[in-house]
Amino acid sequence: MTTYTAAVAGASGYAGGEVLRILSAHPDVEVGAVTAASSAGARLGEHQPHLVDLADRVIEPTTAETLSGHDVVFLGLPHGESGRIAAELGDDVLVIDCGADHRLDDAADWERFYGSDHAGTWPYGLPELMTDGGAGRQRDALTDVRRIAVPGCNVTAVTLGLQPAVSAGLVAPTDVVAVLANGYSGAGKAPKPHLLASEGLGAASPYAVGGSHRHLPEIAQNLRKAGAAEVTLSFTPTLVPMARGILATVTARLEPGVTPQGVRSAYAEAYDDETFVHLLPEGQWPTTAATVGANAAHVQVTVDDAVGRVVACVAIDNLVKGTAGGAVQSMNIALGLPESTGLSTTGVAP
Ligand SMILES: NC(=O)C1=CN([C@@H]2O[C@H](COP(=O)(O)OP(=O)(O)OC[C@H]3O[C@@H](n4cnc5c(N)ncnc54)[C@H](OP(=O)(O)O)[C@@H]3O)[C@@H](O)[C@H]2O)C=CC1
Ligand SMILES: CC(=O)N[C@@H](CCC(=O)OP(=O)(O)O)C(=O)O
Repeated sequence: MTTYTAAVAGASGYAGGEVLRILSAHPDVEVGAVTAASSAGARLGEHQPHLVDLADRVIEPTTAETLSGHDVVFLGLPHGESGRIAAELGDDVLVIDCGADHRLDDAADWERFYGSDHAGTWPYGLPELMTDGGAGRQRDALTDVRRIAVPGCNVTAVTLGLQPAVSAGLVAPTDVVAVLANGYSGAGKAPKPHLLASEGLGAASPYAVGGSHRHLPEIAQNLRKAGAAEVTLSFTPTLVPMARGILATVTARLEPGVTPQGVRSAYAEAYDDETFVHLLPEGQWPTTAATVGANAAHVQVTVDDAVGRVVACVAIDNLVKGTAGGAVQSMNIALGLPESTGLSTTGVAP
């Protein structure tokens, strides 16, 4: 059996920490260098006290030298930084970027929403993404690759919630509304005034309202791959006082003649064979709590006849299926390992 070595950049942060938590239990991977920026020189345990087995590792600076010599490099860095460091890493190493730098196909979308030069597009790390209008799955594009761009966490939730309906032509992709409840870890560890506990505890606060969120083009890109000719989407995330989790409620106008049974069948067909996407039994609605710590998306869908809309709800843990779990799942595919190696669908409750 081959053991692969993996370096993790951004090891003091939320995404890097979660990659390390999952890799700690991965049977085929050994953790190598752990790197970051301002925390370089510190024990990992000072920043990630829950990673007991790795607590005495010393955090190194993030350079091409510290990251070299590994089979896999995970990047959990701020936008812009992963493009910079990845350009210095060899083509032989598998680089998995948890940031946004390499997700978008269209450089103009990147420049408009991120305001800098585009670093280039990598194979997209959402294995369950429906491609070719639903005929394919993105996992087929991840075999043997050496670069993977992991999706945004909001994007994962909204895409999984709507792609079966889009692919089957059941809804109008030009009339989509998504409203999300988001846990605070999605915003990273770096301190921001609106993320102070005194501001956030006991409050639900929308952000990036009115078409400004940088995940909009990424969602539209995914829904086009699932079969939409054009996508018009209203997207509103809301910070709620929980550490982890996203609950996405996605609605879209039904095409004429579509029945609730037709909708249910499309979702069952899309997800019945997926290990990490669970279409819940009819009448059971997703809750973020059930997905905490799990590489799992819980999905439910119904039809609101009074308004002629499909309503889908998706719960994920933003740090697992929304980042690190998806990253390791994609790594498994690229390395030729069984896709579910080292990943659990079991959450933590209550
Ligand atoms: N949090 C989430 O739910 C999700 C995050 N992501 C993406 O993952 C990436 C990391 O996010 P997250 O973990 O939340 O952020 P954090 O703020 O929690 O962590 C950022 C990490 O990057 C390091 N870092 C900062 N600047 C530099 C630099 N110039 N060079 C090298 N390392 C640097 C920090 O090191 P130090 O502490 O030493 O300064 C820290 O380890 C982002 O691109 C984010 O968008 C994607 C999906 C979901
Ligand atoms: C609560 C919160 O702020 N969440 C973040 C999610 C970040 C994410 O998915 O990461 P990327 O920046 O890598 O796309 C947001 O909505 O922007």
